[in-house]
Amino acid sequence: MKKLTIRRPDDWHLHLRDGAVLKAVLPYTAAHFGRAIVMPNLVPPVVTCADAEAYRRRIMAALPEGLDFTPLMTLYLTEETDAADVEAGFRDGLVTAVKLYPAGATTNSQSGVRDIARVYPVLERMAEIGMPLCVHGEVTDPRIDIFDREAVFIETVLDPLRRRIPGLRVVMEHVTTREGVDYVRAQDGTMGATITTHHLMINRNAILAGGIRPHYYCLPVAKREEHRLALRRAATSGDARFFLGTDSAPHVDPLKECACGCAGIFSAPNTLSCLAHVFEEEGALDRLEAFTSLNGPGFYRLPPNEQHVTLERRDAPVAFPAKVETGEGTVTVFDPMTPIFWSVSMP
Ligand SMILES: NC(=O)N[C@@H](CC(=O)O)C(=O)O
Ligand SMILES: [Zn+2]
Ligand SMILES: [Zn+2]
Repeated sequence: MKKLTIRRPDDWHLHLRDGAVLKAVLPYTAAHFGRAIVMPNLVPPVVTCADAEAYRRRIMAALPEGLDFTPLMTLYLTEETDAADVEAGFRDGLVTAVKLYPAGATTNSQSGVRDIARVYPVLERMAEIGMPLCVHGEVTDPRIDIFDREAVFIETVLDPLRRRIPGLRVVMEHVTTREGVDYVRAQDGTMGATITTHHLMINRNAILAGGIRPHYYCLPVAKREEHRLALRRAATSGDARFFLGTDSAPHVDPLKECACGCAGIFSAPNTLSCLAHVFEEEGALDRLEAFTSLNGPGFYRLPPNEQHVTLERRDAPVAFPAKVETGEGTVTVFDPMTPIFWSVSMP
């Protein structure tokens, strides 16, 4: 039996939703993770500091007694975002980052940015104060093939943005391609990238081969195997620019299992166990802690968590719930399609 104790991880990209779903999913993240960057794509989105403060309170109210968890709040960037509000929220510690969604790119992104030039003043202010920008890196042009949208975004939006505001600290969220990994590697320490657990485990066959499986559909959509392997090399490399963002994104089953299903994979309950499995497969268990618990705080200029978690390799596969009941319907948990032997506990 193998046993591994690491600093308690953080999740640098997480959807907690609101109301009954928030209450149902939050305990899974808070059981393992010390902090999480909480995505602002509610309906309506979390745009102002007042919105973020109200959402933070709802998260803390939903947190079960005895669990120690800090939500790191983000603001949803719109073309009307007020730079002074953003700066005030960052300076008093209420908000940690701003999130850029190209309008229409993903779940609840209708109020996102259409013309990036219109948000340059806010981004310039963020560069001045050292506030990170989290980016959903896909173009939305219907002429661009969905599997190419990340690579085209890098070329046509991200790289010009980096050149225009080189001091801006940018996180390319849920990177899914070799091009994305290579781009981040070619940048300096002002650039980071989150990688999800599921993109390390599945390629696009999971969604489409042998039947259409909506619970493997997320955005950016999983790509070819060569890209999954590039992500694995990046995550297990120890390179400080790559860190865990699970992008755990619950949608109730009727919204996934239908003619036009929502994008998002709910992985919070088994994500750490799955990651230990991936790092074991790669012979890189000694680098798991960097990916889950050290590189992210390094980028966000926060201390690593003081607590630790223990991962233990069991002789028999560990059981996870297949579905979580939320009161608004069930949410299906990510199925890694392979037995997972790693259990998680807090010493
Ligand atoms: N990743 C997803 O497929 N979905 C996310 C949005 C996002 O992170 O793009 C969601 O909010 O459901
Ligand atoms: Zn996204
Ligand atoms: Zn997301």
